[in-house]
Amino acid sequence: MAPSMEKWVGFGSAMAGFALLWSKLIPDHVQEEATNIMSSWSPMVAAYFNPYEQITIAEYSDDEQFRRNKLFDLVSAYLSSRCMGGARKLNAVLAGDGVGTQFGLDDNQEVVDRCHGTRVWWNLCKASKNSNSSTVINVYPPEEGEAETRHYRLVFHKRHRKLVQDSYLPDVIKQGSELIAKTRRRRLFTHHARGKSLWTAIPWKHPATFDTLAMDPTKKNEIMDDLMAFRKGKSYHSKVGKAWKRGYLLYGPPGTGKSSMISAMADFLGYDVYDLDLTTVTRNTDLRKLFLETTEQSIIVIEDIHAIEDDITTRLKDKKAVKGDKLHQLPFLYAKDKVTLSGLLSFIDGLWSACGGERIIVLTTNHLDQLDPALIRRGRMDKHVEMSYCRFEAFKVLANNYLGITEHPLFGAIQRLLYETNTTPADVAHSLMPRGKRNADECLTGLVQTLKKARMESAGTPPSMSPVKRSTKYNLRQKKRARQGNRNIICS
Ligand SMILES: Nc1ncnc2c1ncn2[C@@H]1O[C@H](COP(=O)(O)OP(=O)(O)OP(=O)(O)O)[C@@H](O)[C@H]1O
Ligand SMILES: [Mg+2]
Repeated sequence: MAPSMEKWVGFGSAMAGFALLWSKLIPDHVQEEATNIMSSWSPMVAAYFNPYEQITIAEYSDDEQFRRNKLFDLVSAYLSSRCMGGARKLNAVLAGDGVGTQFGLDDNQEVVDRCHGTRVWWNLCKASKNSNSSTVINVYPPEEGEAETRHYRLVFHKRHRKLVQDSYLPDVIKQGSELIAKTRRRRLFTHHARGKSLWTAIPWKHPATFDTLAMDPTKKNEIMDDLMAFRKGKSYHSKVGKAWKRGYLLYGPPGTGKSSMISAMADFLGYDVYDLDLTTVTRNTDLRKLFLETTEQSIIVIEDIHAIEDDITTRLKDKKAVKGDKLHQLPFLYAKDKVTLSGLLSFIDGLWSACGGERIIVLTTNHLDQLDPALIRRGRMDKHVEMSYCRFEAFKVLANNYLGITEHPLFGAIQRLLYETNTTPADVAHSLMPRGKRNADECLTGLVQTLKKARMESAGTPPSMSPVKRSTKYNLRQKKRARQGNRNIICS
């Protein structure tokens, strides 16, 4: 022990002597030059001797869109299931299923994982937006006012780099995706003008599913098969060179279940829903950003598309009243002279390729006959689904949903009356609600009375008329009312 101590003491005094001579004998400019050279070499020297490498996974992308990095979420899911045992500080949120607890790493915590027998280290780092730390590469916060950003740092021995890249990380991604899919809670996105993120999400809680949706069972099965084929169609779409998207047009009178159908579709596919209200989009670039910010596995909904087209036409007429310097404040629809809904849809078409895949766009309307044929052409709106008045098959679903019955002596009378009237599922559902202490008999008797009344009122409409013709007649009635000045009916 003693000889080695002496050796170090000797080395220390030799270094001190060298430093003294250096400062006395070597001119300042040479000293400065030497310091510069040494500091530029030091990272290289350190890297040469440092046996570890690292990969940084930032929470938000560094492009101008500030998009959330999906890999960050996959890693979070993976770590929450695999490596929480080694962490001393955790955070907890309600799990995606709304029942369990999901744990995650707290800031600046480190855990160890095993990769084919070797060790790797995960660290959740928090850094200031303006930090000069070399580990933070162009990461900016998603929301204004948020000063700090987070990233995962994966550290491993440099001889395992290939293993980490080719085997470990793909495995993390796979397991993370499976976990997210298992615990995923669907979300409803609505857009807003403030902040860098254009969409706000809330948990999606609509109770309508294909089981509760009252419609012709053959039609329902056809839609479910179509959706299933779409979901499995990744390789097919890339083979034929088509963007992986599908357009649905849902049309029919109010209260026939168009919005309920969207909810059923989202439930069936497990997709998020983006509710796009075009009347509040103020600029062309905003619309583009809105589309780019939608995620895969989502349904983008534009409800009451006829009202929007009507709105465009109306506002276009008002455009003449607008003076030059105010033009930029107007909705994007004014930004071009030739504004049509089909133009808008062409614009959206062009964006699909930039958006990646697995998105469904759904348009709904009460007035199919008012829509521009270009808007609803096949290829753009691939599937047209008519949501029609309530017939007996649909009624049976509602009776089961609301009263829990599959047969009743009044079913025969109701079946006849439903074919003789144009009653919407919403009206039937309303009659079947067991308000107060009403039992099934009373609800069905009430429905029979309502249907008889409706039959008397619609005596002018031939009962044999097909649902489509009835719908057209309904549309014509609505148009007439609109011409008389009651625009609210169309724009509702
Ligand atoms: N086909 C249906 N199956 C089950 N319930 C339905 C159906 N249609 C309507 N309903 C009931 O009526 C309510 C209104 O339906 P929904 O909002 O889906 O109609 P809509 O066609 O979207 O109407 P609008 O054109 O006015 O938007 C629903 O909450 C649901 O209770
Ligand atoms: Mg609706």
